[in-house]
Amino acid sequence: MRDLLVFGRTGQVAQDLALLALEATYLGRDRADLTDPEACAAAILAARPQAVINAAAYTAVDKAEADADTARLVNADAPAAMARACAELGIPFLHISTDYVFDGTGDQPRAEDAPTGPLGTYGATKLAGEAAVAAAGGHWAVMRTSWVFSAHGANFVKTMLRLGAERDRLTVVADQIGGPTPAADIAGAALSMIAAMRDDPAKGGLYHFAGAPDTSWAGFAREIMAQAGLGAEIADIPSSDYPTPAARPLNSRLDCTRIAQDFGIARPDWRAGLARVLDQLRDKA
Ligand SMILES: NC(=O)C1=CN([C@@H]2O[C@H](COP(=O)(O)OP(=O)(O)OC[C@H]3O[C@@H](n4cnc5c(N)ncnc54)[C@H](OP(=O)(O)O)[C@@H]3O)[C@@H](O)[C@H]2O)C=CC1
Ligand SMILES: Cc1cn([C@H]2C[C@H](O)[C@@H](COP(=O)(O)OP(=O)(O)O[C@H]3O[C@@H](C)C(=O)[C@@H](O)[C@H]3O)O2)c(=O)[nH]c1=O
Ligand SMILES: [Mg+2]
Repeated sequence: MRDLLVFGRTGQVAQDLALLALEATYLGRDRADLTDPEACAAAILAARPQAVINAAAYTAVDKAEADADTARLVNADAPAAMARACAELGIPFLHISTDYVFDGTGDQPRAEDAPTGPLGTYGATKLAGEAAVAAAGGHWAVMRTSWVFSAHGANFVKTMLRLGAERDRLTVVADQIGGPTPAADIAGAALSMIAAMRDDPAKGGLYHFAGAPDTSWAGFAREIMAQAGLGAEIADIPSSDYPTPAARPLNSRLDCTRIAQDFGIARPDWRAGLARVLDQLRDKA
């Protein structure tokens, strides 16, 4: 799509968007710093695009605990300002959020209207961003996704490949359950949603989108080792054996029924996405 403006250039989702939407404009930190929300709004008003996707965020979950002011500016205030600018121009705005808005209790998939309860600063600031985007009065969509991985940037797959090559045995949490999601599928889904929103002003709202089948981080790690041909043993541990500054939700299962019904977008099989990412990494090497 021409005249699409994307915040984020170096991130996982932004880089996969750039492979699919070649003519879009991608604003990196040098051209739009999200710690300056009004500068982000000004960038939209100056560019006068036909749609905006925000693929930038403060994603360092543990670091956010000691840096809440920056996380709030980037994850809440900047998307709020973007959504207001889009409302002013009357164009659709798509924002991305996270499973970490939930408290992780129970063992059932959560739908979009399930009660939230973030356990840390990252989740709390992302939740505030969702609310602000919805309150801006424009044509918006928020896609909540989870456990994003790709060939670029930092993610669990690349960490496991590095550690799996160095060690014979890795301990990985087995009591956090969710859907690993290839960034390429998020990029494709976001572009489909934006296209549908441009055709139909009634389309939009809050949507869940995650890869299937649900698994644990340990299960994800085992599949990474198997597909990469690494021999490292993955030993299951409880979250209590992996202490971190920010707590993670145990139940990150997202019910993705609504996005299938409204946009015809199905949950992608993350194991196929993983195979493609490993191919991409081999091509890069
Ligand atoms: N990663 C994950 O596992 C998940 C991510 N999400 C959400 O998906 C979206 C995309 O995430 P993902 O692609 O993984 O993100 P990444 O962590 O890969 O990249 C984050 C991007 O945000 C940019 N950014 C951070 N701070 C600023 C700032 N102050 N000004 C400008 N740009 C900034 C980074 O730029 P720079 O390179 O300059 O730092 C980078 O391009 C986010 O909304 C995230 O919350 C949801 C669920 C899971
Ligand atoms: C490296 C490593 C991690 N772990 C655990 C820690 C954590 O619970 C889990 C995943 O580690 P990560 O650091 O990738 O997790 P984290 O950065 O919390 O990932 C999250 O990022 C944000 C941005 C999101 O929005 C979430 O959907 C989610 O993807 O694996 C182990 O158990 N053993 C290990 O050796
Ligand atoms: Mg991380």
